[in-house]
Amino acid sequence: MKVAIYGAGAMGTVLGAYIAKAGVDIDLINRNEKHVAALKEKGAHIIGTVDFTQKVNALLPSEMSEKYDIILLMTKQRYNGEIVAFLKDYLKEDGALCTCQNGLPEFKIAEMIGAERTLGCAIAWGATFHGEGVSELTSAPDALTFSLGAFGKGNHLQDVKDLLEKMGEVIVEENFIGARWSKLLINSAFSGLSTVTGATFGDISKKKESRKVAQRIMKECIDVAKAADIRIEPVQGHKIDKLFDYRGAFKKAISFALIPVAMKKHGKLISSMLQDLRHGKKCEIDFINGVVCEFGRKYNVPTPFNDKTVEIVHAIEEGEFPIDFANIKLYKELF
Ligand SMILES: NC(=O)C1=CN([C@@H]2O[C@H](COP(=O)(O)OP(=O)(O)OC[C@H]3O[C@@H](n4cnc5c(N)ncnc54)[C@H](OP(=O)(O)O)[C@@H]3O)[C@@H](O)[C@H]2O)C=CC1
Ligand SMILES: CC(C)(CO)C(=O)C(=O)O
Repeated sequence: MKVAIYGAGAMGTVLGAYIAKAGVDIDLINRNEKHVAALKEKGAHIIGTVDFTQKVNALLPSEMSEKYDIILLMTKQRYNGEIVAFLKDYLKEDGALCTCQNGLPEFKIAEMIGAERTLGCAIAWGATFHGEGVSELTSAPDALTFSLGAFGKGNHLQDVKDLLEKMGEVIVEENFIGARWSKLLINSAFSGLSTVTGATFGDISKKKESRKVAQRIMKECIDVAKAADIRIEPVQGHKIDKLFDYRGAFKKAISFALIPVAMKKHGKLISSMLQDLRHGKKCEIDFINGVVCEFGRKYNVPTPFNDKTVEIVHAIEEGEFPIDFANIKLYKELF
């Protein structure tokens, strides 16, 4: 079976190293010439909560020559149109492209390559790219979980599960879109606000001004999912849609108190979108909070806090605001 990771950057270098370490023949593809050269020469060096170096097959896109049975897609979502169009020629008729990106990328991908060839995976761990063969795993080695699902009949679903299990626990989700929404809710609230403020998930959940905003973003996600008839799946056993939903003042106060408790294990995380902004790149905000706003418009559910997050992040991208905790004041008018 011919297998590749396309876009082996922060996440893909780590995953690829684990899969190769387990003895699987996998190609790590990236357009970054220096990174590919270092991977070829020295292997993938994984640092952070682990430390190992693994020999890998690394390729530039121009060096791809065969069709793959499985491609794990690990580029950012902003250029999926052109990337998936390019990959179509390198995916077998009965192959599978598994998008490991955040947000809800499967809908567009399935339109391009067919539902049966589309798989998706929400990844619960994190990584930071250091370049030239090095990537940092930022999650604990006992927290490396994957939520995998099929968009259609699921070509190679079991094979992809076997591959991901070389690194961590894989749950195959019957209600995959519900699992996607769980991750979307966390990303919208904490990754969105980490990008707006430059703060860690821990600081966002501890400081009252940002916690209030995170609570409202999560509530909007829950309301939109409900209106769209999507059942949000539990995260690591916690029913987040029940914990963070509220109508009256009492449940609202409980939901508020629970936020720092829920974030305890993830306190040191910053979002991958923040890393993009710090590298002077545009980020995936339209595919994270922006997707919640899109669904909100479709199902007539107002999403002012998600709208504001998208607006602020675009303003930061345009250089109108610095990345600063003081940006949290920009939500004041919404309360
Ligand atoms: N980082 C994290 O902690 C997490 C990220 N995710 C999700 O995983 C996905 C990947 O994120 P991450 O690993 O951080 O992203 P990175 O940007 O670190 O990695 C993607 C890599 O793909 C390369 N690339 C981009 N376009 C192409 C192309 N056309 N052909 C070949 N290579 C290309 C990029 O190079 P270049 O730099 O030149 O663009 C980059 O090195 C995202 O959707 C993200 O939301 C999910 C969970 C956690
Ligand atoms: C929250 C995190 C780091 C967790 O996987 C993530 O998904 C991201 O920031 O893109």
